[in-house]
Amino acid sequence: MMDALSVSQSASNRPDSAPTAERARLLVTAAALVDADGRILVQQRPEGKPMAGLWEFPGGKVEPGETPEEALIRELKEELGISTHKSCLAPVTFASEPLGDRDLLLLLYICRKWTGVPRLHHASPMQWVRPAEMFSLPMPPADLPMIGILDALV
Ligand SMILES: Nc1nc2c([nH]c(=O)n2[C@H]2C[C@H](O)[C@@H](COP(=O)(O)OP(=O)(O)OP(=O)(O)O)O2)c(=O)[nH]1
Repeated sequence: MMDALSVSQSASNRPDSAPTAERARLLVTAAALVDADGRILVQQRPEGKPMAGLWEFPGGKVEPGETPEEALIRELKEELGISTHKSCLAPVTFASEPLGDRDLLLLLYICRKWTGVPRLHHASPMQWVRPAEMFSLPMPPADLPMIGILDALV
């Protein structure tokens, strides 16, 4: 027989129970550019932006109509002036994190082959670091679970 507890549990598990408020998803692609010494490029988020001062992987938002790889190739060109190709982008991991009123889904690729010398178009600092050094760098919360994976892979 159903007691009060079972009734309230089954009500809350009902597929037609009231939906929670819908949150927009923010799809972002980023690259771990790996140099010949196994170091990875990180750049500092500029003043005036959310999370200013934190170190992040180059990349950015996927615009409507773009594939994640197209967006990443575009961002690498715009931000760093380097060119790469889809065949040089190896998907490695992803991260999911609430970001303000949105849910960030961050797709991370490893890229070992590009043409050009990475130079940031805006004046923010960048540096090449070993994955293990990232554990002591201030990085966005979404990036933190990805460091151990890079440490194991690179
Ligand atoms: N590129 C990049 N973005 C990251 C990382 N980690 C992380 O949480 N993000 C977040 C920060 C931003 O909210 C979003 C990236 O969007 P974006 O770079 O296109 O946008 P933004 O906030 O810098 O500025 P804007 O272009 O809207 O002016 O993803 C990361 O490692 N690399």
